[in-house]
Amino acid sequence: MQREDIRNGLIVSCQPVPAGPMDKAEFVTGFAKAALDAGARALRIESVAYVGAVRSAVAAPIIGIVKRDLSDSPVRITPYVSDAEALADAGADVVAFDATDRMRPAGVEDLVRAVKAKGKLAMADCSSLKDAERALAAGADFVGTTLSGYVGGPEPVDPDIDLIAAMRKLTPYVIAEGRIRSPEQAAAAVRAGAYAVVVGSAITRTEHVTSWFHEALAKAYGKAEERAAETVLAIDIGGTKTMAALVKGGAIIDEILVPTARAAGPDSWLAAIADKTGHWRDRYVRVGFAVTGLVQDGRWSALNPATLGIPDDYPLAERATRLFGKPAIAMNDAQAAAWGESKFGAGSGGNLVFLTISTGIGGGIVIDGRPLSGLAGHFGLIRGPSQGRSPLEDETSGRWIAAEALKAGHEANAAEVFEKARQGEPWARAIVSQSTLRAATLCRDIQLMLDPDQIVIGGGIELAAGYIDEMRDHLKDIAPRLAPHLLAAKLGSRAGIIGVADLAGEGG
Ligand SMILES: CC(=O)N[C@H](C=O)[C@@H](O)[C@H](O)[C@H](O)COP(=O)(O)O
Repeated sequence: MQREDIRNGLIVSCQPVPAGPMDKAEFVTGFAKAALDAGARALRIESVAYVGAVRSAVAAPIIGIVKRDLSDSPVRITPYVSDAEALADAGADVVAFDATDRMRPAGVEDLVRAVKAKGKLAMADCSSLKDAERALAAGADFVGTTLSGYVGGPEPVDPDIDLIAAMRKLTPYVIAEGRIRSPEQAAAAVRAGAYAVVVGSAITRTEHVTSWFHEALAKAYGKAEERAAETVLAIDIGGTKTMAALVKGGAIIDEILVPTARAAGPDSWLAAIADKTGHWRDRYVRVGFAVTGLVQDGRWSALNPATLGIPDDYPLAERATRLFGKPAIAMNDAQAAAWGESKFGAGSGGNLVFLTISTGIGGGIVIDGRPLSGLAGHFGLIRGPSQGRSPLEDETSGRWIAAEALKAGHEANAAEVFEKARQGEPWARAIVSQSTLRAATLCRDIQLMLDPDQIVIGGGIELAAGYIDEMRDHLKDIAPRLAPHLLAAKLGSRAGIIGVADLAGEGG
């Protein structure tokens, strides 16, 4: 064969776990054929006997090796010249051997010479760039990263992509090999300059692959069980009231409501909650805060000081951890609610946007099974191009509805305006219709920005009969493929509490 025969190819190493149930010629040949059927270009086979067996079954290029555990040398892969010759005779097209700088029975030059004398190509299994330099000087046709991570020290988990890139500066004939366990890692090896890529364990060592999955499952099930059994103290600090609840497995088992002493500030809010929940102290293991405003890395700031005056960058998670004596996390309430609805409420899988229309407007975004944090979802703050006012916070929310009613000469809160609209009062219908139109327009825009699978509407307003229906009505002329899929929230005012309790359990 020519070197070009394996260019840009996948080489599957068919080396069963020694003495395992798959360590038989028929299985090695079966793996080899299956790999070639699925697009592999070449094979890497261990032992003279298996090279012979596979050679008689397939025509594809074979890289042959012999593995030996020697008492006087750490070199395992094709240590002897006689091994190299026997592999060539059995039908290997390439003979690979250990090319590390360690105590060895045969020199790299001798091995290269023997392989070439048989008219075959020589592959040097290297552990470092220095190994590759020496092997190339000795006439090796290919250098492989095979032994990187196997000449002492703990065995790494990831492939040595840097070594591939470094070797590529010496020669184009770099074979990437060792711990390539996913198609993504194989592609990374290609990007680093690999001439061909060897994958072994991830395809042909059933025991290894099974144990990777088994361990991951055991860990995930263990964690899920642990979390479902844990009780979390979840606290939602809002502009007017604070709710504290004990939450277990997505369900509230106890709750209390206290007014938020707005003027007193966060230290005193926390102290009040700690005081009111003191009798629960032994019942929870973690604490989660869902709060109005902006939370970044556990630090809390006001986005709309009219809702609640929070000092800039207040270290909420840290203070709470100290005060409650349990690990605490903090998140924006609507972002936490988005997670709650996604996992335990209206969500039906896929990406979800949660929009809460209440006194103000907030939101949260769940993408790829994770809630976004920071500024993401603060829809209430969106501005139109030429407006100083927000079309949402200022002209859609409950606060705006009540203000509009007053302008029209009616002193009424949002709930009363809805009731009047339901009774057919034209002034009330006009206000509600404007609010639903703006909310519907926001959902249409969100659809174009994020293309979520569903937009869940929550907050006080959604409780008003017909609000979501009216939003849908405003959207009815949109082509179906552009239209947002609107759903009513299911967890009500507890979505944030349930969401943050679940996230608090993820902490470790
Ligand atoms: C270090 C050593 O002895 N490597 C051996 C070389 O042939 C094999 O045990 C590996 O399976 C082969 O290199 C492929 O690597 P992976 O199985 O990680 O895809």
